[in-house]
Amino acid sequence: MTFHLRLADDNSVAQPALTMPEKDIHKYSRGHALVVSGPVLKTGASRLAARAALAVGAGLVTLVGDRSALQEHAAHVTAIMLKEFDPGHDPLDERVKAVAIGPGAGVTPVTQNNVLRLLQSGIPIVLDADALTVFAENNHILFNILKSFDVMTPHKGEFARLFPDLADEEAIPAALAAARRAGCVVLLKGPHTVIADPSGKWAVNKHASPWLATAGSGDILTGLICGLLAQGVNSFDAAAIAAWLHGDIGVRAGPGLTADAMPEFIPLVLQGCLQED
Ligand SMILES: NC(=O)C1=CN([C@@H]2O[C@H](COP(=O)(O)OP(=O)(O)OC[C@H]3O[C@@H](n4cnc5c(N)ncnc54)[C@H](O)[C@@H]3O)[C@@H](O)[C@H]2O)[C@@H](O)CC1
Ligand SMILES: Nc1ncnc2c1ncn2[C@@H]1O[C@H](COP(=O)(O)OP(=O)(O)O)[C@@H](O)[C@H]1O
Repeated sequence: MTFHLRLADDNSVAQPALTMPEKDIHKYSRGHALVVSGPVLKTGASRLAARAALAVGAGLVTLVGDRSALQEHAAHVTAIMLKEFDPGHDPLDERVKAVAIGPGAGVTPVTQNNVLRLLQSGIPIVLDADALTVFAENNHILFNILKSFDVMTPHKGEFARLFPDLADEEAIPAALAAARRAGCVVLLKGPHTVIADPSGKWAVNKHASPWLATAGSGDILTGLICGLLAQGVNSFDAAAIAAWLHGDIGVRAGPGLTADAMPEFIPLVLQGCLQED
């Protein structure tokens, strides 16, 4: 199964093309995605991300966290795997192809340490929410360690914390300057979502709906990006394709959409992208 990013002449993201999986595909060849859980009573956001990563096609998804957080997840998830993540127990192995961290993580030293440790792995990491906010006072530490294949997904508030001098710029130049400075792919969320990379490449996703403005919606986007990265899609394309797929959920679902319901729309969204042989 491959995803192809399609851009219109004005760099807006068009409906991506999806091909059928090869006949001999197996779950490990579809990629293993890992999502770092928040602590107990803050596990919902990471669970949303994990559900989206699995639905978009990662072969396996594991939520990693401490024991009490995993017990909470165990009451909710079935296909998603659970694994303890503690300082003496590295959750990464050669089969993990992408990691997401930040949703519900907490603005704490634990989150900061986890981010720095994961960024040393050489595996593409999606950083969202608290994984960004936690570096508001020392953004240089983050920028020094990010790689060009990592992806950050700030909303406007998170963007202003990391790039205060760019916060009042137009979204496209702001995202481009941020990507250059941070050295990674930056996806700046909003009614129009801008994707930029350190080389100056950019795209804008306008295929969306205000019904997406609901708690946990960004966590779903994080999971979509992570799930695409796990399948081997390059980071810029994964961010841009995920923005379109996420937008399509909003367009299809309309009123009453909640983040809990979003993963259930993903099969329909993918079906719409599928190219018949
Ligand atoms: N179901 C869940 O468990 C959910 C957990 N969430 C988690 O809650 C924590 C806090 O995230 P939040 O995003 O709510 O808050 P933030 O900690 O990012 O701060 C929100 C503040 O930023 C300002 N802001 C400026 N522009 C904004 C924009 N475009 N969108 C949102 N806020 C903007 C707001 O006015 C507000 O004062 C994160 O860990 C997040 O992952 C949320 O994702 C919501 C759902
Ligand atoms: N008015 C809007 N029109 C289109 N998309 C929107 C609108 N408001 C929010 N979104 C999308 O919804 C998502 C919200 O993400 P975020 O702010 O991180 O929410 P949360 O932290 O609750 O998960 C982003 O992908 C954003 O682009």
